[in-house]
Amino acid sequence: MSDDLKKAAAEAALALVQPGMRLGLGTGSTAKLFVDGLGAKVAAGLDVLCVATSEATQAQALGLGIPMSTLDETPELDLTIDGADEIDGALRLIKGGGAALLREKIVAAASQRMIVIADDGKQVATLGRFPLPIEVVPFGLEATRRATAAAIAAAGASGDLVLRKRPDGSMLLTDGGHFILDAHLGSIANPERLAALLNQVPGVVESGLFIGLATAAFVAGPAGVQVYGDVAAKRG
Ligand SMILES: O=C[C@H](O)[C@H](O)[C@H](O)COP(=O)(O)O
Repeated sequence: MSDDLKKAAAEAALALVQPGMRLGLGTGSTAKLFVDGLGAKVAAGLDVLCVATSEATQAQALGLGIPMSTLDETPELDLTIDGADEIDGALRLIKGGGAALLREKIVAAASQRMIVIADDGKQVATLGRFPLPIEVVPFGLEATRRATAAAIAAAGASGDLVLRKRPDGSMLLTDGGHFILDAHLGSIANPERLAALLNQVPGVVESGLFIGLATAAFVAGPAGVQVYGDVAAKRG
């Protein structure tokens, strides 16, 4: 998808940034454009304090001179800006295509507002065409994979679970040292039920289903940037 659309969404989000804000910085190619823009604003004198959702974003932000903190030092954030792999009409998301889902979810949950930036290719009527990332601990992988498959079946879905590897064939490890199982489900009829069942599987750390976390979205298409949800709304 064109970088121009991603950039348009990122710029719409940049306009929300106010001096003194504590920001969560997302991961992925769209979030990277937001961080680039934020770096330019910081260089021009903007005062913000940020927490990154991945080692990659942390390195990018530090390279741009953006003041960085941690959730230990700064456990409450005003606003997180992050991309998504899929977004539906209820602002439910699939995330984790870049393997950052766990930190992304922790940072989003610590933020009063989470605003998604995306091109319109990410919009779906039903989540699930994008394989759902499920982060699991390496110990007991095969047992966890079977229990995960059972949870998926109990939620009324089905599909292959594929252990994610790097392009060179080696095992992919997340920033937290975990594996990722990508669930090729095609469609997820009941994301809330699936998320709840996956969270009950010992060995599953998190799933890439983000439900009730995004408060708004900027979605860029050929006709411009559409706003979904309320950009001023804070999570209760
Ligand atoms: O783990 C990665 C994140 O969830 C990304 O935000 C997501 O994969 C979208 O990335 P991109 O903006 O590159 O499509």
